[in-house]
Amino acid sequence: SMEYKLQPFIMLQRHTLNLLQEKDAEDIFVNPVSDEEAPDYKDIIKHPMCFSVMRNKVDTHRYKTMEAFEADFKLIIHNCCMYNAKDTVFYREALLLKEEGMEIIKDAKLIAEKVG
Ligand SMILES: CC(=O)c1c[nH]c2ccccc12
Repeated sequence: SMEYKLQPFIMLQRHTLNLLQEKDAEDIFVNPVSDEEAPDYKDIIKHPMCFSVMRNKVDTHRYKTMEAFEADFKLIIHNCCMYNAKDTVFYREALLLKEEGMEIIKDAKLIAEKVG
């Protein structure tokens, strides 16, 4: 049935997410930015995103395409570059994660064409 067909796609998304999270050496993109850490964060970032939210969305079959998965990854990067100044460690880590992450996602999209 469609449900069993979805498993390879879900597995591919989980594997891809694990590869992306490995590139976040400092684990700064794993969990939501807390009010304690950044009281003004919610005033500036209207659509927060992080790897733990992405993982929940994968597990609940919210991503129908790899493009939708990619859009949330790009949102993580965009939010970080909007909130943090260019001369910060967080901003620089976001740029590095984007470089490495887009390569990982490019490969995942090729595989998705096969299992999809
Ligand atoms: C990813 C990101 O922007 C952050 C990750 N941890 C933070 C703590 C304070 C302010 C921002 C952040």
